[in-house]
Amino acid sequence: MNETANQAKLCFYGAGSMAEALLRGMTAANLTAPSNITVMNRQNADRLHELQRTYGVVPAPTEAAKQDALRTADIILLSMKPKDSAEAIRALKPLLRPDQLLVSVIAGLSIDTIHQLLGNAQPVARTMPNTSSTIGLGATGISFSDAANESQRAFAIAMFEAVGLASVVEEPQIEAVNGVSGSGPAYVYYVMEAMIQAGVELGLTEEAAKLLTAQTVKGAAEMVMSTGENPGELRRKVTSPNGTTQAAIETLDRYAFQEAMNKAIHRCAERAREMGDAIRSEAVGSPSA
Ligand SMILES: NC(=O)C1=CN([C@@H]2O[C@H](COP(=O)(O)OP(=O)(O)OC[C@H]3O[C@@H](n4cnc5c(N)ncnc54)[C@H](O)[C@@H]3O)[C@@H](O)[C@H]2O)C=CC1
Ligand SMILES: O=C(O)[C@@H]1CCC=N1
Repeated sequence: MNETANQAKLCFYGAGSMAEALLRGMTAANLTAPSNITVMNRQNADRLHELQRTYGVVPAPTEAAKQDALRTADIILLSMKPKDSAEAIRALKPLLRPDQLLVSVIAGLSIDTIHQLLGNAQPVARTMPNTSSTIGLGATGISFSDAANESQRAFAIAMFEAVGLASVVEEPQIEAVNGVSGSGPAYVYYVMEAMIQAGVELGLTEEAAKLLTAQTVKGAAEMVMSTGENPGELRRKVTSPNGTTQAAIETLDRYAFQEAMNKAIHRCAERAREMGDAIRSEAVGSPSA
């Protein structure tokens, strides 16, 4: 890895929505010069040129350019869909040097499966970010393989801190991170959709309902962050005895809202493990124990 962090060469292997969320945040935070960042995908050169125009990064649209970028990168970001990952990692095998760091954002894919696919113990950071990285408010869990050295760990953490909060966890906890914050924005948007719809039914314009809902979610999250109080305490402060909020919460309880959310997060983590098992069986020919 280059001595100076802002000279590090990054290669985005996969250039879809998660890659762009990270790209946007990392270039805005000047983590490394855009001329040090190469982007590649399976076959959509227009998409790569669009990323070049927007962020100043370097497209690698041809097979030769891809191989060159993968060979020379300090850090390769694995950002393809889980179903495409085994084939893509196998293709990396003949190109890699032992000192290159692989940073994976792929749901379910374990460090061990990456090692199986490569046939060696390459340094790996397995992460689970979320799309709020686009605006610098991401929440990312990161775990490392034993071979990742101090400077690689520090750079990977800095990459995700450039786009929000980064928390180092043990690898078995990455599925929990997936359940809580990786997929988390979708649950919040789902709740917001319901709030907006109800607001419109009660007579607000769509625009007013959307703004009031968004500001409410932003304010509530900021209250948790800035006061340090638990959500439960903050909720009780909104809930006057026998008042309007109590009537609303009792209705949510009747529909088992908290239980539904709990089950959803457990199922999300379980689905990540299932997806990881599917990639593992493709890698080694049998599901993990
Ligand atoms: N979207 C989200 O909120 C989050 C996604 N993730 C993970 O990010 C990964 C990517 O997800 P999205 O960006 O939503 O997918 P996407 O479908 O938008 O992008 C995937 C990219 O990978 C490329 N690709 C596929 N096979 C390739 C190959 N062999 N060589 C080069 N490029 C290849 C595709 O061309 C495309 O550019 C997934 O593994 C997902 O689990 C993780 C956290 C959050
Ligand atoms: O839905 C998915 O599988 C990905 C992983 C976390 C968020 N989106």
